[in-house]
Parts: sequence; structure tokens; C-alpha cells
Amino acid sequence: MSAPLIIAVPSKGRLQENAFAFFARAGLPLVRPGGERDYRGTIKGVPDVEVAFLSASDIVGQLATGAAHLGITGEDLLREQLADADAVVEFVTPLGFGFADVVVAAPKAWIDVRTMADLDDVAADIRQRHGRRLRVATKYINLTRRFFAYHGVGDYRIVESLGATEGAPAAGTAEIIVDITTTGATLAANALKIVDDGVILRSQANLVASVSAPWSGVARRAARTILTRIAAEEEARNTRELTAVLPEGVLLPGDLTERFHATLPLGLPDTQGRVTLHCPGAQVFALADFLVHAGADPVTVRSVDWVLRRTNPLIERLLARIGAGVA
Ligand SMILES: Nc1ncnc2c1ncn2[C@@H]1O[C@H](COP(=O)(O)OP(=O)(O)OP(=O)(O)O)[C@@H](O)[C@H]1O
Ligand SMILES: O=P(O)(O)OC[C@H]1O[C@H](OP(=O)(O)OP(=O)(O)O)[C@H](O)[C@@H]1O
Ligand SMILES: [Mg+2]
Repeated sequence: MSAPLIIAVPSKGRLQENAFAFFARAGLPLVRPGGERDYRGTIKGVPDVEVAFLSASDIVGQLATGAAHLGITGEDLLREQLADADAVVEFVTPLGFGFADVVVAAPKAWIDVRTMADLDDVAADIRQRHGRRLRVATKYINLTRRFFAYHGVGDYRIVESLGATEGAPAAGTAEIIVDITTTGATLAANALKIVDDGVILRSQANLVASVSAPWSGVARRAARTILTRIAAEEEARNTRELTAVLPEGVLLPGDLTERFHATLPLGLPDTQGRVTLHCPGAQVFALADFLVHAGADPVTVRSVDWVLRRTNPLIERLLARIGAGVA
């Protein structure tokens, strides 16, 4: 048997919980036979797949070396750890969880400091008064360097911080910080504020593919199965299915798509006038009202679990990147 597809999934914390829920919704239940401390798993019912449970940060490394074919991790970590992330991985799809902004934050007490340009002034001031550089506590060293250079701030020094970064200014080890924030609670608790033009990156968890992994036929086929279900769930999430019986002689208008973004997955109404329509959640009531006024009574609306298609944008994107090969 040729080597399986390796998919790297966060092994703990918020990203792990969300990743398990996400895969389950897509009809891809992750199985961890040995419990929380088991770092190898499978996807129930999908052959030729091995799940590697790793830290979100290690997942970046495994994708970069090609040890994993697919992975779930934060865009912040990908952009921080890879000099040119887009050259090394293909961003297949954002996952709608793990939202975190990488931001520059300064003490709230610095009332005159609002922008990156103001920080440049502060840096000059510190240099002049104390003969040293502005200190920035962060674990996002590369993102910080790139962003500060882009804003023309050069007279600073990074103080590497591996945790509790928000505490650095109060502890006196740095003046400002670069870290991730989601609710803002940690910044507020530490009397810090985000600099107005200091949002470096709006990150969320992404499904990404390694460009350098050995994409054998087996790996491609397994990836196709996984991406088919993920795309099916993505499409279904915002799809509502309406069923109705139209009175004899009533025709559906030709501009159904333009007016309601609706499609007819089963085709035109049958001889009894029965019809099934799909439309986005936001259009449901407009379309239902229309059908009721046309004489349908009742109109039934359902959520949809999956919309499975022969191909989809996720597969197309992956194949375009790794080469069509023998999938
Ligand atoms: N507060 C948060 N809300 C949402 N996503 C977050 C949050 N904190 C981190 N993340 C996302 O998850 C990734 C990994 O963070 P996580 O906290 O799981 O790992 P860690 O900080 O390396 O480890 P730990 O917190 O367990 O010491 C981050 O890089 C980011 O993409
Ligand atoms: O804006 P908030 O919602 O307050 O979230 C931001 C905090 O969450 C993360 O910390 P985490 O809890 O992962 O602890 P860590 O610093 O040990 O990673 C991050 O490092 C921030 O400190
Ligand atoms: Mg953390």
C-alpha cells in the first residue's frame, strides 16, 4: 500500500475543540483511539488517512517540510513562521473559528499615542532621553519586523516573550507589545490599547495544503474525499431547501436566480406542480412569500446538511496548485 494522506490537527485547546467539531459537521469524525494523549488518529470511514495531532505551531513546520499533506492552524502562525507562506502552502479555505487579530498595543496611559507614526516619535523620545531603544515584547518576531518596517519605525528592539506578553509593560520589561487578541479582555485587564493603524493581521484557523508533500495517487484521492465533504458542508451551511406544490397553470418566473439567488436542484416542477428550490438563508422569506402568493400552501423550509458535487472550488484550488496528477 502506498503512503497515506497525513492531515495535521491541533492537539489541544480551542483550535482542537473547534477542529473536531468542524470535521464532525463535515461528516469526517476524527478518531483518537488512545484518548487525549494519543497523537495519531484516523477519520472514521475514510481509508488512507492518518491524523497527526500536533501543536498549532508544529503544524506549520510539518506543512513546510512536506511531512503533512493537509493541516489546520492559525494564519498568524503560518505568516509568522514562514517567510513566504503563499509559496510554501496553499490556503484551501478559512474555517470560521480561531479568530484572533495580531495587534500592536501600547499603555492606555499614553493618551497622545494613537498611531504607528506616534510610536516612531515615542521611540525617538526614548532614544533621546534614555539613550536606548523602544522595547517591543512579542513572540511574533517576523510579523513585527515586517510591519514596523512597512510603517517606517526602525528604532526599536524586540524582547522575545513566550507567554503572558500583555504583562510585559507593567513588569517593566518592554514599553509596548505585539500579540493576538480576540475579545480584548486581556489587553483591557493590562491597561493596554490597540494602536489605531496597528492591526497587523486578522487571523483565523485555515485549512492549508503543503505544496512540497508527496502527493501520491492515494494521497490525492483521500484529499478529494475530505475536500468534497468539507465543501459540501460549507455550501450546505447557508443553503435552505424549500418544497412546495404550485397550483396547475402557475409557472415559475425566469428570473428566479436574479431575484432570489435560487436554484432548482431537481429541475422544473413535476406534473403535479411539486418543486424543490435551494436559496441562501437571507432569501428564504422573500422566496417563500413569493411561492405562497403564487398559490403554494404550505411552503416547507429545511436546513441542508451537505450539498455533494462532483467537483468544487476547494478541490480545484488544490489540484491547480499541486498539479492535476492521477487523482
Ligand atoms: N484567544 C484566542 N482566540 C481564538 N484563537 C486563538 C486565541 N488564542 C490563540 N488562538 C489561535 O490559536 C493558535 C494557537 O494558540 P493556542 O493558545 O492554542 O496555542 P499556544 O498559545 O501556542 O499554546 P497555549 O496557549 O496552550 O500555551 C494561535 O496562534 C491563534 O491562531
Ligand atoms: O483578547 P482575549 O480574548 O483576551 O484573548 C487574547 C489572549 O488569548 C491568548 O492567550 P491564551 O489564553 O492562549 O494563553 P497563552 O498566552 O498562554 O497562549 C493570547 O495569547 C492572548 O493573551
Ligand atoms: Mg495560547
